[in-house]
Amino acid sequence: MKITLIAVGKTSTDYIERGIAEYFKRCNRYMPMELCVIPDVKAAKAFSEDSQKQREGQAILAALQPGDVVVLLDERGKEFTSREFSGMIERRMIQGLKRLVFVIGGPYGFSKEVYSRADDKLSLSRMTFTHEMVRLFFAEQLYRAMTIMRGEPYHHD
Ligand SMILES: C[S@@+](CC[C@H](N)C(=O)[O-])C[C@H]1O[C@@H](n2cnc3c(N)ncnc32)[C@H](O)[C@@H]1O
Repeated sequence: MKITLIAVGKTSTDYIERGIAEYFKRCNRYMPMELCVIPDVKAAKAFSEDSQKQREGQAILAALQPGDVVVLLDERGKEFTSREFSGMIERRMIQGLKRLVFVIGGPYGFSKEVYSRADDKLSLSRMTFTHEMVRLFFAEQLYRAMTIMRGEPYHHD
């Protein structure tokens, strides 16, 4: 199984960029990983929030393949412990899924078409983080999930 993370907009903060690269490198030792960045909407100020979400949504949907299981990162989604999250990934692997896709939205979240395509919604907290922060937190949680699956001494509870 491959894990793909789709994220809207570039990361402009150096320490976040380096953090994501580090955790993706670590995760790649366990499972093939892919980061797919959807470019920001050009001249975004010229568009309404809804129109921006629509444009970003079209690009997200175009990056998906038939058969992908799609999980949106969303503060209104389900909350998991790190062990539960690890179990969720492991179950998908055992099912023989080809691609498990997580998606981080843009500044205004997701269009309704993206919500309709999604199989699940995952919350890291009920608080709202920047899309950049979410990438880093989530990359660390993926690494943690993989070490839990392997019984390695990274996670303690
Ligand atoms: C600045 S937030 C957008 C918030 C927007 N109000 C909304 O309704 O989604 C940008 C993206 O970061 C992700 N995000 C922010 N906080 C999150 C959280 N607590 N859990 C999961 N994802 C989160 C979501 O993918 C969101 O679309």
